[in-house]
Amino acid sequence: MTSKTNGVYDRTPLIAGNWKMNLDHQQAVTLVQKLSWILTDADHDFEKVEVAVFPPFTDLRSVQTLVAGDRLPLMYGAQDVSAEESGAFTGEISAQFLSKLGCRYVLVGHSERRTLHGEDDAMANRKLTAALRHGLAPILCVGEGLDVRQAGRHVEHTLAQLRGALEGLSTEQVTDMVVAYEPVWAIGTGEVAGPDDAQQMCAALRADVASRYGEEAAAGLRLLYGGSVKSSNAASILREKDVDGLLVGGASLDEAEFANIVRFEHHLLTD
Ligand SMILES: O=C(CO)COP(=O)(O)O
Repeated sequence: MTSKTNGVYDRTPLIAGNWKMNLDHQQAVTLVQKLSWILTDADHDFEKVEVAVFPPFTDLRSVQTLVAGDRLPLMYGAQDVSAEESGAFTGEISAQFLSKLGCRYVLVGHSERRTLHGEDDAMANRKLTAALRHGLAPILCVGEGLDVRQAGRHVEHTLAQLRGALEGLSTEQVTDMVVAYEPVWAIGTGEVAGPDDAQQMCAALRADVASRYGEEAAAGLRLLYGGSVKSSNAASILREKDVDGLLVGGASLDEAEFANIVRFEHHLLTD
């Protein structure tokens, strides 16, 4: 694994694009094709900086076919997963289905699931467990709303979400995990947390994992920042010691812009 401690990599950075409810399966194929052309043309090293896309469920089969058929080096995952195994759960998608479609990752506890669908930490915990049972790598999303931030309780709030979601998981399970810090007030608003804010929270998350699961688990944990990320702010956030990647919403729908975010190191060298 490559990665960084103050600019020297020791955890593989992950740049993830959450498409949310955008792009049908044909548009998905077009975007993934273009993205891989741009990155391949630019000699992007996918082992050095991992790239993953999170299309809607209905796109996943088409993305799988394209990625497998053309042997594209990018990963893909789902935006949500059912906590249930199988059965009478109309509209739900199981971890087993996602695993069968070649998904590497799955988002769990995204703030839009929390606010729009009433998901809480206990539900995130059940979904994490379901994902892990089927060999998916969960990306747990945590982060505070504006009121909590203004009250200065953002660190305790976010750590409580982390602890609730990880309840009962083993050290081994936590070691493989990715956690995305997405302050709700920065999502889709153009308002981006400063690199210092991202670093402060990622350091707090890592320290909490270290105190509960040990230094090794904390060292392997990848922490992403999400919330109004663009190619113009990506490099400065990723320069922070404890930020190992980005979870990108709107800007991941434009292949050129997303490719520029993936190639953040290029900006690190030039700016
Ligand atoms: O929610 C997000 C990614 O999961 C962030 O969305 P935006 O990048 O559009 O703010």
